Amino acid sequence: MELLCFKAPLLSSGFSFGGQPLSLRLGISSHGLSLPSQIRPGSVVCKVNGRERRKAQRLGKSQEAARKRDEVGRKREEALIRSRAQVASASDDRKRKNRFSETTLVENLENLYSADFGGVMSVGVLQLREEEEIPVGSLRVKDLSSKSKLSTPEYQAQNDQIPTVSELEAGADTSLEVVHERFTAVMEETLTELDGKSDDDDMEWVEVGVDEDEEEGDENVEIWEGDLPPMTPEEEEELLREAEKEIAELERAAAEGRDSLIDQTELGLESEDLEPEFEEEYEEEEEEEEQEEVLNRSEKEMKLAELKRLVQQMELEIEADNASSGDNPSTAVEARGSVVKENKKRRSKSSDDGDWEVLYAGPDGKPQASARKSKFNEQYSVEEDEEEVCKERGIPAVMRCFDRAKIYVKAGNGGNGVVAFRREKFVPFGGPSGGTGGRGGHVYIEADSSMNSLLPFRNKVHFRAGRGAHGGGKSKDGAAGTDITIKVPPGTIIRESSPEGKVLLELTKPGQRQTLLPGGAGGRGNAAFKTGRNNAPQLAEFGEEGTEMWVELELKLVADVGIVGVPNAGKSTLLSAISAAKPEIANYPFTTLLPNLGVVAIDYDATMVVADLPGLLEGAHTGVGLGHEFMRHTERCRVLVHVVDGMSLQPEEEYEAVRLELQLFNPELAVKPHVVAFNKMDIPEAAKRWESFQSNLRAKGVEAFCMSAATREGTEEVIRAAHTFVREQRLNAQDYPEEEEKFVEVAEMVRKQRSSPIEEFTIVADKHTRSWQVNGAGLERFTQMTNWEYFEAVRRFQHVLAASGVNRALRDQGVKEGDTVRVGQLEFQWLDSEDMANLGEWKRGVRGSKVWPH
Ligand SMILES: Nc1nc2c(ncn2[C@@H]2O[C@H](COP(=O)(O)OP(=O)(O)OP(=O)(O)O)[C@@H](O)[C@H]2O)c(=O)[nH]1
Ligand SMILES: [Mg+2]
Repeated sequence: MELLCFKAPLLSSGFSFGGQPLSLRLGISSHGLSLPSQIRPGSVVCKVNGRERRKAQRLGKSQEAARKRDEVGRKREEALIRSRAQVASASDDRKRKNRFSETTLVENLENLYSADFGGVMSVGVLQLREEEEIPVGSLRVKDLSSKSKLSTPEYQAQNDQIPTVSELEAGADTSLEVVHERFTAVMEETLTELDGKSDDDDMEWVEVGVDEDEEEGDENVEIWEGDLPPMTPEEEEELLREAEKEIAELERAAAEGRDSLIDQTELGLESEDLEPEFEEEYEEEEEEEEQEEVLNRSEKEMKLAELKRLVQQMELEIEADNASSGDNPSTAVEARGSVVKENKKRRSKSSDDGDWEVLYAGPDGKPQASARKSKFNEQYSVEEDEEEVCKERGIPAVMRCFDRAKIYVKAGNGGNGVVAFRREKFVPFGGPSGGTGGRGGHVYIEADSSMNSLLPFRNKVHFRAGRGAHGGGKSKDGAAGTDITIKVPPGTIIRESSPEGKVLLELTKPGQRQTLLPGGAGGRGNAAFKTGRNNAPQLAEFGEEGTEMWVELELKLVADVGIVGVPNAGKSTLLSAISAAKPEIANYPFTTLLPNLGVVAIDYDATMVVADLPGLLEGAHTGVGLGHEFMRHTERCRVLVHVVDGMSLQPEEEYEAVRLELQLFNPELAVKPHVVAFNKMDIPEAAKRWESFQSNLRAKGVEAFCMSAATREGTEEVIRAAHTFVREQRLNAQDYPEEEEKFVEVAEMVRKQRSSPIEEFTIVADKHTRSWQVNGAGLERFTQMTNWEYFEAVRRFQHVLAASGVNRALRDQGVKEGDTVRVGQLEFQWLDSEDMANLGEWKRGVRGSKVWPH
């Protein structure tokens, strides 16, 4: 049997930073390598002063407050620095925070080091060496507090004492016990050397990379009780949101050129006094604290000075920009107003440095692009191209965002299974009793009739279902994670956020509810692995990771009738006359920016939904007025009511222009049945034009109606005519049942993927780098769920690779000793050795922890 040896697999998990310790799993040790029993391989370890730590713990609240304050300062600083450095976008930054790669590891750990949580003396990382010959015993400790030590010859020499595989193979003592002994000695020596304080009774090593919310269970269950647990996804999200708010606030403040952005108290310049009740208790330690404070303060003062300098610079820039423009910054909305009110020509002006672009009316008096661009905006805006285009056309933000949104969804991770054994008086050999983890929360999506826009998604973008609880001892299974339901207005289409933009779901009926993403399955505990041959299994699985994805939402209103027409024609007035809806009505164009819906009751049982849309102008397809993007909402309407403004000088031309715009937007719209309603008949001037309008349209074969939306005269006829069409259309629709739903059910897809067999895999070889990628949904899932902490799990993994034919396939394709093999996110090294036996058995050591055999 072949042996795949681990080559420093970087299993990243929820890397969070913010004054909080991190949860980091750098990987697992090579087979057989064990560590000092209280520290797990791949953990981030901190050497802390025990007394300090305990004090910090007791200080509780005040320390937390101080941390938060520090965080605010840090976030501000980050926001500024990020802006200055023109980091591509906020989302990039988020990514950087959430994930980490090998390259950012050291940076992140430095952050960890600089974070102040109760007297950290030094931070060490147990890291697997990355050289090719990695295998056994090549752990090293990195002291980030004094990097220089890493380069000292003594340190190097110490490191080199750790044997490598080549050495082992070259005939050195290959007994793993010896290796382990040597390694432990080196480790201890290094640690002692690094800290020089390990003899101090107060010093203790703690692991800060820990599994969250482990439940306390059986004595034998290996459970980490972390003092400083990592942040939960919710907390992390909260933090991110706060950070985003901060950034927005900063930007706004900067845009307004507000005086000073720096609130000294917020930056934590005031020293945090101990709470009175603790004062006496810590009198003796006050001196130490003072020293620390002096250090902190000088550091913070430097930060503050830097921040002030940056802000001043920004303010100067803004002033310079304002001066060079000589104009108030025009917003998109203002520009729109100006277009409509008077197509007044304004100077087109650009500043000396070309950063300004103030364009208004074009030569023909038609509005052109109107956008304000400045150095400042360019730096801070994270807008996408498309949005930029809309902006240039002068479409208000509320219109851009009401029918489109992009959100992030993540199903909950499954809880981990645990290893536990029943221990009861008079029950010897109680057997395995490790429970299974709970499933992760599902993500549902539901059409909520009380919503009519996607605007809420401007405030909340991330949706994460809760993770399942871990299993417990005594065969207790973990609770399922909390499900979440995302509410969207009826008529929402959910698309994959990709260039193809596959439609995943479509919610048309109110109350319709679909599973968007199913939660990850819980990992099995050791009770589930009990077999006749192995009745005391010591392995458990990790919970399955919940799927995550970005999806785009698009709202297409579901209405039977759409009211179209030029601005100010009386569309909203008509809707208010025929239904209980109360749209805004005013005597200026573009009163309506968002479609309004109203329900019209014709008879007891005959109702229809009518949508009043924003006004449409000639040239809308080129972006005139509000453009014609909103016409998308008419695509689902069965019938259109075209309101013609009776007060227009040339109603026929106006009618034709709107028809043309409809046709240009979508030819299908032009062939939809439509009712023409000549409005404002109560005004004599309009009434005079009616006759000629009617005859002109008759000549074209269109029968027009006349009405006065204000007095409601004639509106009923119009609505009845529209209803007749709607009824016909509904009947027709029944004759031809709607096309089969073509959309892809994500949930089904995910479930299918999850149940795909392990034997289905493909191998991609890169002969240059001698690496092999094994792809296969089943295999990747299995790899992800394997808990490498347990030796039996590792062995099971090996068996599965052999049984599923992966090993054979790799060998057939010519894999060689030392090649890199990747399965999912894990990286292994291929060893031809068939020596599984010498890995021995895990034995129970002191205090129930597992150590390598002695
Ligand atoms: N006299 C009279 N005035 C009307 C009639 N219908 C609408 N108006 C007036 O025309 C103006 C515009 O009406 P709205 O209903 O806001 O027009 P709209 O088509 O919705 O306009 P936008 O939403 O801007 O596209 C308002 O001042 C109304 O009072 C009518 O039948 N007679
Ligand atoms: Mg209106």
